[in-house]
Amino acid sequence: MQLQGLVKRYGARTALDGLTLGLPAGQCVALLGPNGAGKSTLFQVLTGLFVADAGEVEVAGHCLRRHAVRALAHIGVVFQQMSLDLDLTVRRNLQFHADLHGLPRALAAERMAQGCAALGTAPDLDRTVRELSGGNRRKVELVRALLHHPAVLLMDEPTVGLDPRSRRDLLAAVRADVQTRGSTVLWATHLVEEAEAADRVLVLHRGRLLADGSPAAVSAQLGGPDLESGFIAATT
Ligand SMILES: Nc1ncnc2c1ncn2[C@@H]1O[C@H](COP(=O)(O)OP(=O)(O)OP(=O)(O)O)[C@@H](O)[C@H]1O
Repeated sequence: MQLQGLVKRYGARTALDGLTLGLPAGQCVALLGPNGAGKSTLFQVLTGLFVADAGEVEVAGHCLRRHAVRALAHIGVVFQQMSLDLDLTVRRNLQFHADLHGLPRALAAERMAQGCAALGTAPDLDRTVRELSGGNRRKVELVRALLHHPAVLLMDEPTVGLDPRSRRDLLAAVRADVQTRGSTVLWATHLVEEAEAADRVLVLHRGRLLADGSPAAVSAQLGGPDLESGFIAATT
């Protein structure tokens, strides 16, 4: 995925201020930014919910502005707010997504079973989402986001409200997908400890990139002595 000069304004407020970056395959990238940095706005632009005022996004060779349907077919998303239907079963929720992406039924069933098994939620397949814990709902959202094998997985603060075990499971499943399929993951967070586990960290502040590199390199770019102190100093 390539971003070139992305700008998004809300009236006089500039939420994204000329963002340019490349996200190659096989990387788990943390997008670290304080409240109001522009993380959600970036996700809204990358998922086609908002159109950027300037700049371009390319996904798997497709321009998001000119060929939105083709570009979006290669993106999987876990939004900040839960977006499953509470009164449908997990299977029906997943099937709906598989149908939207035109997956053959047998292939969809296989991926649902594999995805839920990998995350320990296979027993939930025929339960309604309402019956599931917050952690398991999040896991189902991840299974759904990966069902069509997207090249790029976008996750907007996916671990908010989760206990340590669910956080760990989610992170492990994402890492496994990066390793086995070579997907690209962009994981928005304001938790430094999550960013430290990523291959690469992008620090976003007031719509601009303050630092970009491995956790250790970013810590050094921000003046350290560790990522957390550097991040707080640079964004306060
Ligand atoms: N719909 C909107 N209308 C006007 N201003 C907005 C709107 N959405 C976001 N903003 C502003 O744009 C800037 C970036 O907000 P955004 O929600 O993208 O940041 P964020 O990094 O996701 O923050 P958080 O971590 O709190 O979710 C902020 O100054 C915010 O107040």
